[in-house]
Amino acid sequence: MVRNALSQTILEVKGITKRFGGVEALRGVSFKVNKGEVVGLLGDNGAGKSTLVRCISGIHPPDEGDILIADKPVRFNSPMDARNAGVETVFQDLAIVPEFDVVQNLYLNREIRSSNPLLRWIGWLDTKAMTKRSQKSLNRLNSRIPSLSEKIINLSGGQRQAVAIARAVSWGAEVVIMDEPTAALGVEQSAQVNELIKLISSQGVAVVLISHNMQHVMDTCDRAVVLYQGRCSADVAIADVDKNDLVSLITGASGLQLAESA
Ligand SMILES: Nc1ncnc2c1ncn2[C@@H]1O[C@H](COP(=O)(O)OP(=O)(O)OP(=O)(O)O)[C@@H](O)[C@H]1O
Repeated sequence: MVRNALSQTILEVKGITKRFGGVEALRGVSFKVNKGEVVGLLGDNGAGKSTLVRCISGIHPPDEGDILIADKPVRFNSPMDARNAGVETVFQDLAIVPEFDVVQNLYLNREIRSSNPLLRWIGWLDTKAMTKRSQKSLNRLNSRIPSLSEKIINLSGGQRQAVAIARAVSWGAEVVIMDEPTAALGVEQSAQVNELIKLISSQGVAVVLISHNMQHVMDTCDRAVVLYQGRCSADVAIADVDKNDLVSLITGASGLQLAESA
């Protein structure tokens, strides 16, 4: 289990409320994530997890509340704003192009143009620089991807996740949000993704992990924040709970003393 969390808050969500017409999807949700910490974001279907992630990643503007990055309030009007502030989200579809190779996917929409002014003018890309930096990013993650020129379509689910995670951290993300990263993976590939999560957290990157798999949460997270009907109902250290406690917190059946949102 990751135990390297530094006590410096990198992400704070303060009183976030989000309504869709008459549906109040989030009702004053607050929690903090420290640098290098892995926080599980748990909750039953419809509890508000995806809505919260969309607010933090610049897709939905919250109706009320604040998001702070390293103690500074931020307002994201687009996913690019969130990215520029160091928040990357790896959605379930991974947003990778199967027909493109690893380097093309790592630099998708952020290609490096040639330094030669003429070539730059005609849109020529600096593939050498992109390949070199891609290798560096993947080395940082002890990647098992066979070749940078491999098309994504030929990679396993775990390797695709690794490319998506590498892309997130290679752009200097300080917070990586992952939506069910192991949902479609087998045991071995899930274990590899877990290793990757531990590795990036050991490098100081904070991870917010949506998962319905309690074993995954127990194995990977330092803390769990539980949403129940749009509210933050618990904020617990994983060391203080077991899988059954988490299930009880998620279903609202818990007799545990619920922690105040940090
Ligand atoms: N775009 C939308 N328009 C209307 N209602 C929405 C919208 N998005 C989410 N909701 C509602 O907000 C509530 C929270 O949904 P959300 O998808 O955030 O939950 P979740 O915890 O991610 O669920 P799941 O685990 O099933 O993905 C639900 O009642 C849902 O129907």
